[in-house]
Amino acid sequence: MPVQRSSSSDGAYKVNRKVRVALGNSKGSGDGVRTLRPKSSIVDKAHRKARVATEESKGSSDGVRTQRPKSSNVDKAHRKSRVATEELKGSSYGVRTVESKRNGSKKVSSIGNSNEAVSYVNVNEKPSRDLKSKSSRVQRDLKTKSGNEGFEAVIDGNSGQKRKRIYADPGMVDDRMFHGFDRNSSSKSNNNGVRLYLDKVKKVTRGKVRELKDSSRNTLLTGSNKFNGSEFLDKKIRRGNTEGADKQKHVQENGLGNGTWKTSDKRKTPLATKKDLNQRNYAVGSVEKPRKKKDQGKKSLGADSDLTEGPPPKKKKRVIRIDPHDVSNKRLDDGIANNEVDSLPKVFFLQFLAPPWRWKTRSASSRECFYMIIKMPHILSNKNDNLIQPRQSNEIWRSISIPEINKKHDDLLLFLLTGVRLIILQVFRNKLEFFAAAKISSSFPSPDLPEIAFAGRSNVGKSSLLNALTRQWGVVRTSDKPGLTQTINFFKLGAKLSLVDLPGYGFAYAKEEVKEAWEELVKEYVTTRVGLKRVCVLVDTKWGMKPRDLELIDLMERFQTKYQIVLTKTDLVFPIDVARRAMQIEENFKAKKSAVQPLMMVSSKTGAGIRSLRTVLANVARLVRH
Ligand SMILES: Nc1nc2c(ncn2[C@@H]2O[C@H](COP(=O)(O)OP(=O)(O)OP(=O)(O)O)[C@@H](O)[C@H]2O)c(=O)[nH]1
Ligand SMILES: [Mg+2]
Repeated sequence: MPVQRSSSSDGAYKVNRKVRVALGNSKGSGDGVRTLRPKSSIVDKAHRKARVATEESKGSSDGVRTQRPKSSNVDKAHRKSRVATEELKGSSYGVRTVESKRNGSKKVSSIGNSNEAVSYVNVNEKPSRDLKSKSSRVQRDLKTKSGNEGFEAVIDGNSGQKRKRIYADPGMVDDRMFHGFDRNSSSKSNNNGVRLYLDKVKKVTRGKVRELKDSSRNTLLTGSNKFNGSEFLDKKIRRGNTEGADKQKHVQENGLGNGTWKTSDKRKTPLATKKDLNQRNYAVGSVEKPRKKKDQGKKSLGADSDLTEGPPPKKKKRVIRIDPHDVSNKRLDDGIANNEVDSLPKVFFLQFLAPPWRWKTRSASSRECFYMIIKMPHILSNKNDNLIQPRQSNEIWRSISIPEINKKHDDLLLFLLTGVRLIILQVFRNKLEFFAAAKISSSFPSPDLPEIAFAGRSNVGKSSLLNALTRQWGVVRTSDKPGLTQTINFFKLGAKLSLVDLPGYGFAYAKEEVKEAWEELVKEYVTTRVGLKRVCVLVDTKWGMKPRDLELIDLMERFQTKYQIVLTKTDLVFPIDVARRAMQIEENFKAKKSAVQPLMMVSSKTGAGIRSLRTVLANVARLVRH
């Protein structure tokens, strides 16, 4: 009696095929099913493994004895299945294919209950048209399993008649299979192949299963109809040992012969409903080629829009790009973005003006690390601290080995430096206050605070730079008319630092003798002032260094006053020209002892380079000992 496949489903059909193979039924036997190996796929591999597992479980006494193919070569498998089919047309039942190379032929054995007929078929021969067509039909049948329709016309490979195939819900089958099947159970004997199969099927269908409504899933899984995976396994293995009528009976009892699970009406109902078909379509469709957006939109307007709506659209990640140049002049945040907090050490932070019990431990920011790093003796010995930029601090931090940092004395150092760092960062947040102006050296205020002076030609942008650094526009007067600043003006930044705005030299709208007096005053200041820590020599990027600039620099070299060259108004020049100018000046000042590297490039108008300059100057303040 040929076994019907009319109601076979995706999952159920796969299982049927597998079970049929396990039973060793042959087409010609009248009670079995032709076993053809489908195209190589995950499921097919799993089938093979399942067969091997089954064979191992019952020994090689009778029933199925399918040798595992040496490779997953598809052609090989096809040839084998064709040979087996041809040979077994006239045999009773049971298939045993054994690969053996003898003059390019394969040994195919069909086994009955006890008799064994062996014949050799030349596999190099092209298969007959009939066989080819049958094979392709079966393959086509397999291919159509992922179609969206709930049913389709199928030409039966055996009878050649048209039949209607209804696909069962693959999710349902999988759910049944997985429920109660303990994947981690210790009873590994004989289960490996099947477990692998289940795993693989589950992998494929996991997405689909999830999408099924809970209600329908519960219907499938609850009550006495609940499928027990281990039970399935036991039956499958036992079936291998069952013979003849027992086998057939077993198949019929379990509903495997007609491609369905033996279930109660209650369980069949959800499969038959329209809703379930929709569900199934959705589930099957979800693993197929994704529909076009347009189609999805159309579908969502339909009756079953609740089932077709996909996952919520992914939010676009906002990418914040940090400009390499400082354009954050108006930003109060002094720290740079800290994306790698985890890689940074936890540091005890001393919070000023807070009682000790409020002092906290937290991860240091990269900027904080920067200050810790540049203070470490072993770093300072190798590098000029001004060469380390805060943005480099993370890299440097990572290059230092952790034990190195975790040394007790280093911890203490970090602790102390962190406190110092807080003072530094707050320096440029302090209110800029004018406190003294001097036309002659005797009028200079007492050098209580460390000083940073800004020198340069008239109209180069000294006063503007002071405003930009402190973000306090208007405190220092500026003008587009050269010669506005005519006295040495002293400004306090809190009680920590003093910034000094010097009168310009060179061309200015002033009398020659007045200009000479300014120049003399400036020279006196840079050579004699106690507490002067650095002189920023401002140079217009467009015009470059002038003889008077060099004159002042020579003087400072002689008196060993530390100075740093700052290119201003970089926004007015093409970047390439800024770079060229910077290189040119740096080359000339390499050999100078009092010159502090690197050369800074700023624009008070756009804020470019202001932050870097702030850091450098804050560092100057940190080095000061009171
Ligand atoms: N485009 C541009 N203009 C700037 C920049 N810095 C200053 N200026 C302009 O240059 C002119 C002179 O600026 P000041 O800051 O007064 O120059 P100074 O060096 O103090 O000049 P004196 O006090 O006369 O010595 C002003 O008009 C500023 O607006 C800058 O970075 N870019
Ligand atoms: Mg000025």
